[in-house]
Amino acid sequence: MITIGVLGLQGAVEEHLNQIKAAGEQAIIVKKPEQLNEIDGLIIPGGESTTMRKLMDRYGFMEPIKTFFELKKPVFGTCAGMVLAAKKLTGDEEAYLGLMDISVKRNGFGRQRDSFEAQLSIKGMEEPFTTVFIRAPFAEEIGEDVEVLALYEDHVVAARQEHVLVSAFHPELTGDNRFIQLFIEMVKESISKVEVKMC
Ligand SMILES: NC(=O)CC[C@H](N)C(=O)O
Repeated sequence: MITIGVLGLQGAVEEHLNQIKAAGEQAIIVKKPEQLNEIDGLIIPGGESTTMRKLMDRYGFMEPIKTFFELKKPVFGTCAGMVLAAKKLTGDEEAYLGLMDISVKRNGFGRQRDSFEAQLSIKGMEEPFTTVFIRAPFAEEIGEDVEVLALYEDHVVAARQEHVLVSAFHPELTGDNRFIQLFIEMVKESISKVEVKMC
């Protein structure tokens, strides 16, 4: 069994924990940087990225998460998590963790469309996925190593770069577990790579 940690400073933490457990894996809430040593993959949930980055600074998460990433451990950022994972933010806001080569526009869909649902086709999934967007961002520019997994109205709303996954929507708010399964596969893949290296 693998252990996935959900950064538990703010936002939609519980829903992710439930989905991980429902998929048969172990889930813990990460409230201190030392707990990163206990997990195989990290989810940065949706919430409010400005609040979350302040709390991450306060509890000293920034460097430990970067180290976690450099060790090739998978990270999944949903919504605010996608904002925090980006290398660039549109406008003069400073990017935070810089884990994925994307430029993200916060609240990209504007006030008129604060929250909405859409049926999207996701690369690698056969049936459409019901996506829930809540004051969601999107990626405006993507680097060449970034694989686009989903578009909504021509905007990139899900992507993967090596061991980092992001979605502008909230896959934890639907009963559909295909996104968490994708992340679990990424985590298992990363563990088997480490095992191969150790033999
Ligand atoms: N649902 C969400 O995570 C919203 C993200 C929020 N608009 C932000 O920029 O942080």
